[in-house]
Amino acid sequence: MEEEMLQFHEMGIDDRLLKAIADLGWAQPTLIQEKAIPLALEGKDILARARTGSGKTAAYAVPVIQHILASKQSVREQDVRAVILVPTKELGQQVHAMLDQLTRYCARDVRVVDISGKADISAQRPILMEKPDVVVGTPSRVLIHLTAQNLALQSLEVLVVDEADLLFSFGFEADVKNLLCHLPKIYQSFLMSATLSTEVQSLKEMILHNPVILKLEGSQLPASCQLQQYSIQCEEEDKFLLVYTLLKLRLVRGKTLLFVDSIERCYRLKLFLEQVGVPACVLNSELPIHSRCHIISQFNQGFYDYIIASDEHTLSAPKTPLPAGGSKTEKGGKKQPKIKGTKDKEYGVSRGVDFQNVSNVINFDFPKSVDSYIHRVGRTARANNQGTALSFISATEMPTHDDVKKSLVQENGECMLNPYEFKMEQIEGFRYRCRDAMRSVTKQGVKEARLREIKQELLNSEKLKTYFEDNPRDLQLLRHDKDLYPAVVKPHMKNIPDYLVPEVLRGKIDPLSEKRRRRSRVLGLAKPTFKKSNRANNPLKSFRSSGQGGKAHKPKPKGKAKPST
Ligand SMILES: Nc1ncnc2c1ncn2[C@@H]1O[C@H](COP(=O)(O)OP(=O)(O)OP(=O)(O)O)[C@@H](O)[C@H]1O
Repeated sequence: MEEEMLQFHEMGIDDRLLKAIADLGWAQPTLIQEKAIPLALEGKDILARARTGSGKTAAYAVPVIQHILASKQSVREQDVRAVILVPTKELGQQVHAMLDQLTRYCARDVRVVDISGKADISAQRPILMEKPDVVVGTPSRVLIHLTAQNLALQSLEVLVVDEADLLFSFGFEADVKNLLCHLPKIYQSFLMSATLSTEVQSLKEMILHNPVILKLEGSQLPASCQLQQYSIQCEEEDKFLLVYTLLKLRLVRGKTLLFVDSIERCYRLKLFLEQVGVPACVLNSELPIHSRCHIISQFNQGFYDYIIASDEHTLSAPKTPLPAGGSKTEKGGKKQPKIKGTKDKEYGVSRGVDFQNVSNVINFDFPKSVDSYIHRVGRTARANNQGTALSFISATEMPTHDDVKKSLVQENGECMLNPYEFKMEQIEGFRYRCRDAMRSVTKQGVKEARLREIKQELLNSEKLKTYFEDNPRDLQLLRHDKDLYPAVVKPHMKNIPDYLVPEVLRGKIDPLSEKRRRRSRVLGLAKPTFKKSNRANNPLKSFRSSGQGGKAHKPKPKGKAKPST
């Protein structure tokens, strides 16, 4: 007989917390929450490995809040009682937002601050002097404040290390070690991670005492009934041709994250898509943190369909921090343009960030390690949502692809990553246009666009800090997906003549051009396209992999489904 699942109200959680959970619409705990919360409330140290998007944040946030509410009943003195270490600023902001939601009915009793890096150090000093109950921050920020004596942790009761596998690969090893010298002898700790790397093992030795190890679910990613994963071999030009076809013909529907492996590639792809009339935002470590957080927040609200994100930190890569100034050699050994002092080593979007309702992840460039693949793909199919991941692989990326494939073999011998059967010959008609668009995106053009965007976003960032705080209603008018190189865009490139469209798709392309779609969305005439897609109406998912039968599959016309090529 299957054991009955423990519900939130059976865990001895404060009513105010239960009410906040109900407001979030969480009917029941996720597996990691069901297992970890009771153990944490018993006072155990925990090392939890659970797949991406499985609700790890609340698995530690609920016990932390409960712990503080309980200790407030006996201890009067105000002090910092919990520290949550995160590897990136984006994650800091997200964890803070989640704690805010969970403490909405007890905000007076549990004060939370995020010092992960948006504000100046001096501006954070007075906030820390008030001794908030919970401090969220990157190890470097927390250490700076400890050393400057803006923060004292002698009363620390709980230490959480979120995304533990990333801390060392983000170059925080020394900071974490130094930080531990400032902690009292006894405190409870939680290590949360999507993977159990050697980094996590060493953190475990340093931080945990007699921990309970929760190693949930064999697979690090959701099962294939929730997340479909495909890969297709294609070289550089074909990558652009395929992405052109998928986005332009809207074979990929719903919100989509496109991962590339350098900032230069971010702008190259953005400018290419701009040429063909597909607006997209970019996210990378050069953009100011205010802009980055605003882009993520707008994306989550459905303002944009596409984000091109550069995944600059490679897990298991050398642990030296990136030099400020962006002069690090990137892909292909070429030096990137030096944009002084703008690159942020505490940037990370493929890890931990809760992009909401993402239907698809496209690895335009294949990640450099298995762990990176898992973190990237984990941005879709979060909680109980469906998602699709499609990876483009060039010959040089094949060895890593093979490693990923091996790691995704399930106990029954089936691999979760299947070939994407796409008949490239059917889209040959687009090649000429695609080449034309690629040619227009010159090296110089990319460099200029990159500089222009940074200048623009620095202005936006200033506005985000001041103007929009006073005028929050105007905030929605600030967009981050505007054309960066409009001078070279040839208007005819934005439309696709019907004769070029593969026969099976003719007459089925959405007649609304991107610009009109965007305009009508701004004017509130059209709804953003982030409705949950399913296999029936998502042509990307309708291609049957060879693992499931060998041949490309033509779906039965059903609802709004488009036939595959
Ligand atoms: N009990 C629940 N029921 C429904 N949704 C939930 C529940 N708990 C969390 N969620 C939602 O699931 C999503 C993923 O949660 P979270 O970001 O904590 O995952 P994670 O395991 O930390 O992922 P990652 O390893 O990628 O950081 C969030 O949008 C969150 O609001």
